[in-house]
Amino acid sequence: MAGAAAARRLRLGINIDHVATVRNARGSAWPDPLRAALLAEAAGADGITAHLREDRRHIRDADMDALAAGIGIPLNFECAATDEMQAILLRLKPHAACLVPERREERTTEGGLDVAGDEARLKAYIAPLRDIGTRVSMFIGHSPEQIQASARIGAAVVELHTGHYSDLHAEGRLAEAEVELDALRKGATLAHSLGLEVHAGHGLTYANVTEIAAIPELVELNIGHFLIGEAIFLGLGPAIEEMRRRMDDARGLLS
Ligand SMILES: CC(=O)[C@@H](O)[C@H](O)COP(=O)(O)O
Ligand SMILES: NCC(=O)COP(=O)(O)O
Repeated sequence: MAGAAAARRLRLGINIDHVATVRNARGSAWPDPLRAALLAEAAGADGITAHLREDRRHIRDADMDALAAGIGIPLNFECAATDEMQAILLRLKPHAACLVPERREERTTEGGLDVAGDEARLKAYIAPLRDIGTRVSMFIGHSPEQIQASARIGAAVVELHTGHYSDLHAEGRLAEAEVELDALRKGATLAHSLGLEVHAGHGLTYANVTEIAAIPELVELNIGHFLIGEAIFLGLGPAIEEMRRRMDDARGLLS
């Protein structure tokens, strides 16, 4: 792929949390999240994302150890900003850490991290991660307040939460989805202007990814739940390859 086109190509991070959900349903050793990560790597994924939740409902500590040691592409370690997780991050030294909000009773991530409301603590929290060379990302909503606070504390990346957009799109509330999409576009522009690398994720599917992928300031999408579901029918490799095709098409990269 020529230089300009390669520069426009979005990176695709594959979140493998829900391979572990299936494994844990029976308490077996399979399906193995590391095997899924290696298949994703072979299918052209640019990175692997995994979320070590406080309650370990899916990804477990041993999974993170295995991923950190076993994959040949960057690991994006998602977690809450707790002392427990910071110690694990400092031990594993992943390529990237993405700080997300967690509520034990939530079914999935419901909103973005309130960086603006916890600025001093988060600035101190990420300093040792930056010192070890881990790229720190804040999983936030598209509000200018959260974007500006993320830049102030020294985060390298913001990952814009596309969950509300995805929900509106799935419910057929397309006019509202367009309003949310426009706010995401404006957030991406602001974040980029502040020197932040801009990612997006949560709830992305074949049906809703095109408009997100077309946002020019985005450099990475992280996609998991939908693709793990599609893998049941297509296989993980083909499911990823189809998402990559749609992302490249959105960027005008299909010849
Ligand atoms: C932050 C985010 O949107 C996801 O990466 C997160 O992992 C979702 O949590 P579950 O995977 O537990 O649904
Ligand atoms: N940060 C978003 C992510 O990793 C994947 O979210 P989802 O596609 O599982 O909703």
